[in-house]
Amino acid sequence: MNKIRIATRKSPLALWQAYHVRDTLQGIYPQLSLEIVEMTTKGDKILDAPLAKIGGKGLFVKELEQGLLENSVDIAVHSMKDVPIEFPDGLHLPVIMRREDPFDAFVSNTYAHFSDLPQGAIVGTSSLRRQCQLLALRPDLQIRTLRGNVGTRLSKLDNGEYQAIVLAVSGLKRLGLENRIRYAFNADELLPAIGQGALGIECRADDVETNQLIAVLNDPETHQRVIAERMINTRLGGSCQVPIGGFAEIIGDEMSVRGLVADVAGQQILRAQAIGDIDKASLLGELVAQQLLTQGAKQLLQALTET
Ligand SMILES: NCc1[nH]cc(CCC(=O)O)c1CC(=O)O
Repeated sequence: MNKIRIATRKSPLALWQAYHVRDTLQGIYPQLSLEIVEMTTKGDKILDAPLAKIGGKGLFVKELEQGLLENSVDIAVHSMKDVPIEFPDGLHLPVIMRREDPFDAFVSNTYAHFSDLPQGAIVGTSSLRRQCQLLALRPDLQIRTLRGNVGTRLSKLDNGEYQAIVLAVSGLKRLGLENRIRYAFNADELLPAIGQGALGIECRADDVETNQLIAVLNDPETHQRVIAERMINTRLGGSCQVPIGGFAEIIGDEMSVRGLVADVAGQQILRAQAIGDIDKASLLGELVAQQLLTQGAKQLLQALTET
C-alpha cells in the first residue's frame, strides 16, 4: 500500500486537525504509511494586520496547495472556513469530514454572557462577520483587532487587553479548551462563517489511489451543508474577507440555508433563508444569495472594498 504525506500549517489547531486525519486514516488502514509535513503560510507570518487588509483567506492555504502541485505532499487538511472558493487547476476537495459545533463562543474571564458586558466594553475579534453582528446586538461595544492563533488570542484576553473575545467553539473544543467557553452564540445572534467547524481534505484530482483511500472520511451530510453555504459566497463574489455569514442545517428531511451580509458597523444587516430538499443544496445556496442580492448585498460589499 502507498504512503500519504499530509500537509498542515504549524498552528496547534492545524496540527490537531492534521493528526486527527492521520489517526483516523491509520485506524482504518493499519498498514498505510502516513507522514505529517508541517508548512508555514503567509497568513501565519503576518500577524499584525487584519486578514482583510493583507489579502484575505487564501493566505492560509496557498503554500499547502503549492506542495500538492509540486508533489511534495499528497493531501492538505484545511478548516473549511479558510478555504477559498476556487481551486488551482489539478486540485480538488473531495472530502468534508463530519462537522464539529459550528457556532461562535463568547469567552471572558469576568462575564458569563455578552449581555453582562458593561457599556462600551472592549471585545476582541478581527472577523468582520463577528464584528458587525456583535455591534448589531450591542452597538455600544468597542471592537478591537485580535489576531494570532487560538492560544495567543486567549493570552491577550488573560492579559486584560479585552473584556471578552469571540472564537469558534470548534477550535476551542479541539484544543481541549472547552472550559473557556462562557456561552455559545446561536444562529440568530451570530450566524457562523461559511464552513465553520468542518474540516476538508484537498488533493490532486488525478491521484486515484489517494482519492480512493480518503473517500471514507467524507461525511455526506456535512458535505451537502458546506456546499450550500459555499454557494452563497460563490454567488456574492465574496472571495476575500467580508462580513458574510452562512449556515445550513438539516431539519427533519429538509435543508435550511441561512445567509447574512452586513456593513462593518452592523447598522445594516441583510438576512435570507431558503428551505428545501437536501439534495438541492447548491440551489438553496443560490436562492439565499439571490435574495441577498435583491436586498442590495452587492452595494454593501462594494462600499466596503472602497473604504
Ligand atoms: N480564523 C482561524 C480559524 N480557522 C478555523 C478556526 C476554527 C475551526 C473551524 O472553523 O473548524 C479558526 C479559529 C477561530 O475562528 O476561532
